[in-house]
This record gives sequence, C-alpha cells and structure tokens, in this order.
Amino acid sequence: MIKVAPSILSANFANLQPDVELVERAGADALHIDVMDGQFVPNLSFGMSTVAAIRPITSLTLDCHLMIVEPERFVTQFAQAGADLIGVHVESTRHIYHVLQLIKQAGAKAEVVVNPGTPLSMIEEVLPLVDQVLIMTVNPGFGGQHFLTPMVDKIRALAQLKQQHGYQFEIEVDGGINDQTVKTVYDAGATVAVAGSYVYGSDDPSQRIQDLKVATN
Ligand SMILES: O=C(CO)[C@H](O)[C@H](O)COP(=O)(O)O
Ligand SMILES: [Co+2]
Repeated sequence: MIKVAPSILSANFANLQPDVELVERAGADALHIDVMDGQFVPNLSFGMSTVAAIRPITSLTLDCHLMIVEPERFVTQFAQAGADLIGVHVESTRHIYHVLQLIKQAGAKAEVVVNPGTPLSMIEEVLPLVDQVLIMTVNPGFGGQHFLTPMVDKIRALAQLKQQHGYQFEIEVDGGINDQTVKTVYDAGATVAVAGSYVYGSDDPSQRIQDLKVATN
C-alpha cells in the first residue's frame, strides 16, 4: 500500500489547522509543504514561519518541498522550524551534494528532487546519501495539473537502480496523483504519493486518502 502525503498547497490558506488535523485523523503518512520563491518556479507560497506554525499542531512528518534557488541558504532554518524531511531540486543549486549534507547535519532527512526534464543521471552520485527521491510528475509551481505519463518510465528506472544497489530510500511522486495515476506509479515502484487537489479539492478528503490507499492495496 502506498504512503500518502497530502499537499497543503490545495488547503485553505486562511485556516490551515482544520485541514492539517483532518488529514492526520484520516491516516495520512506525512504532510507535504510546497515552498516556492517566485524565482525557481513562477509562484509564491509558504516559508519557514508556516512550517514553525504547523509544527506544534501535528505529529505528522513535515515533508518540505523546496522550490527555491540556492536552497543552501535556508535548509538549516527549515530544519530548525521543525521540518522532518527537506527536499531540494538538483536544478536549484550548484552544490547538490553539499546541500544534502547540510540537511543531514541539521538533523532532518534529505531528499533530492528531479524535474520532468531532468534525467536520473543528474542524481546518481547522491543516491547513496538520500533518504528519499522525489520524481516530479508535473512541472513544478502549481497544483491541479495533469500527470505526465512519460515519468512512469523514470520511476521504474529509479526503482531498478534502487534494487541493483540495495539503496533504502523512499521513492516519492508529486503532481497529478489521483485514484487512477496512483496505481500506475505504485506498480512502477513509487512508495510515497503526494496529493494536493485530489485530496483537498474534494468534499471528503478523508475518503480520498483511503481511495489512494485502496487503489494500491
Ligand atoms: O509540488 C507541487 C507543485 O509544484 C505540488 O506538491 C503538487 O502539484 C501537488 O498538487 P496536485 O496533487 O494538485 O498536482
Ligand atoms: Co510538491
């Protein structure tokens, strides 16, 4: 069964607490927080202060997806704010190995993220270092986009690399996940699915979390 990380990018920004508590009660495995700087992606969202505000209201793993240029400037502050896992895009820094080391030094789990147009060869050297790899299944920046089917081959190729080398990292996917696409990514080797609009765009987010789990059971 796949793990589910609801993305609060599609939650109620004016009142996040009930939306966080709802998905925790519904059996979510993590809370996905999309951090955007208006530079790496053409959108703005949350920062460290949002993470710090959410930290005391949930015991869910806080999975922070940083879509910001030069994330080395901020990863320590995100860890101090309460992030359990910090994801950084390989395209966002000249020093991906160093940023991942910084995240671990700060006491958080380290994740490397790849955009749809970035080949896996760009992250091969850091795979021994990471706790999670995030394969983007949409172009980053916005919720509610369509799943990019060609990414299924990339998930499968990463799962093969993981098996060949005996790596233990989780394989997360992000973008366009629903009860149909979740089955495809799970069969290809994904172990964690981010879901924003599918969960929070529904009248019954709890049911949607269960639907994602049942589809992969
Ligand atoms: O990183 C993201 C966008 O850059 C979001 O996590 C992602 O798009 C989730 O939204 P949805 O499930 O609606 O596609
Ligand atoms: Co995300």
